[in-house]
Amino acid sequence: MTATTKISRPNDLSAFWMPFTANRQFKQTPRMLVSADGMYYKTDDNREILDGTAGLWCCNAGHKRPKIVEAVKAQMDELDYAPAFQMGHPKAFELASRLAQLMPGNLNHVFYTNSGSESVETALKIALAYHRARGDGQRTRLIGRERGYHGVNFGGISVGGISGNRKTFGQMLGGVDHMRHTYLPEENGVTRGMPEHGAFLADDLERICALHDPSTIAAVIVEPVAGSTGVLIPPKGYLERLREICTKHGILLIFDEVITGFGRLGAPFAVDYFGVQPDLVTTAKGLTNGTIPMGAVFATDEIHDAFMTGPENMIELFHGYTYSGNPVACAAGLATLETYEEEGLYEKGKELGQYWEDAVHSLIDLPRVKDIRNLGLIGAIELEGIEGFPTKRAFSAFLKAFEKGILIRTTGDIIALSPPLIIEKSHIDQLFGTLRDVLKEID
Ligand SMILES: Cc1ncc(COP(=O)(O)O)c(CNc2cccc(C(=O)O)c2)c1O
Repeated sequence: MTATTKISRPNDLSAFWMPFTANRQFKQTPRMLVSADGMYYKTDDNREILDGTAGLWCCNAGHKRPKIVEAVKAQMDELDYAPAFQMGHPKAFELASRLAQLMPGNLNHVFYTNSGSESVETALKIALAYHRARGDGQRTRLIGRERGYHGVNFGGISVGGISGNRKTFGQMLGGVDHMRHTYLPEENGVTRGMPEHGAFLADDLERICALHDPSTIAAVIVEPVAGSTGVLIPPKGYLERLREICTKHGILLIFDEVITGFGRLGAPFAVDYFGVQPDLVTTAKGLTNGTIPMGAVFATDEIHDAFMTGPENMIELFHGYTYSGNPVACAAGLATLETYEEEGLYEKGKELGQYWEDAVHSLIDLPRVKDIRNLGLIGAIELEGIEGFPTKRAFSAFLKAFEKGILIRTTGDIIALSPPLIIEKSHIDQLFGTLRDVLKEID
């Protein structure tokens, strides 16, 4: 393909209804990625694009990683599909054991799903069923947080707190309340790492308990670091306070680690990074390095064992998916964990964290940069919006960035960055050097 080749297929593009996309804008000027290797994508007109977002926060080991490629190919040749209902295959158990060993504390049981959204639904259902199994079936209320993102299924958008993801779909799950989000720009603006102020916001949970009585509340779900809403970093002491209140009232604490899981913060999980032990953890994305759709919910011994009662021929939990524990996904997961471990990728967020932080905050002098936030290998640059045209400025930055050879994410008027953990200082320089040019050029 020559450098000038461009494939535009107005007819070919019509059938695919693209997710979370301005379809008409895309199909007028398609942005096609046709290959990837390491830190870079390649476009259909032969341009290299630096991946500043690890795909969608998921390709933590970068692209075309040999161990993963080989494992998937070999698995397809051996056992492509096997049911996990009443049947098993070895890799599903091997991966679950590896995951349980990796996760701190007593989160020793893994329920497979196919996405983060399904992991969230699974965790919410397990939470409700757990209380019922213990004779506490009146605990049906679920607590989320403003600006929370927990996927797009009805449970996830009900506990989620992003109005754009909710307003279109009518009635949500009943019995859901929300705590306030943790963003306090006046106190914490342009913070490096974790904000000093805001732990008190966890006391919203006490107020919700006072309103409904703790005996009606099943679980609280939070992203340890809120990603999709534009990167909100938990204030110091906030997660610890949530844990205390949940423990006090017998409420399950769910960490939604679909983004923070598998090295994003410079530790295998946010559980390690913050040293706070939840009762359930949802994961996906980095679990298979974004290659094969897969999610996993971690549950404590106590939760798991609460179901293991009654006649042994009876199904203990009436929940699961056709592809739960899919053999090819398990093979990808095992190879992914090996890659993370062999290359020390869990620690990269710590090793490069300061260099990354300095690079993110180097943009603070630019016009229209309103706030900057970072933790581990996550960064967010919040822009002043254009009056009457929310998201427009960030979207134009996204388009200009793609033109200049870098891939960024935007949500609202916030630029979110979450590169593969294989990133090196030279890539960080390229990413932020280009982003500086972009922000200077856009209106
Ligand atoms: C915390 C969290 N929980 C659940 C999901 C849903 O996962 P699935 O998409 O696999 O169903 C997510 C996904 N998060 C996500 C997905 C796609 C884009 C972006 C973005 O911030 O641009 C974020 C997430 O970040």
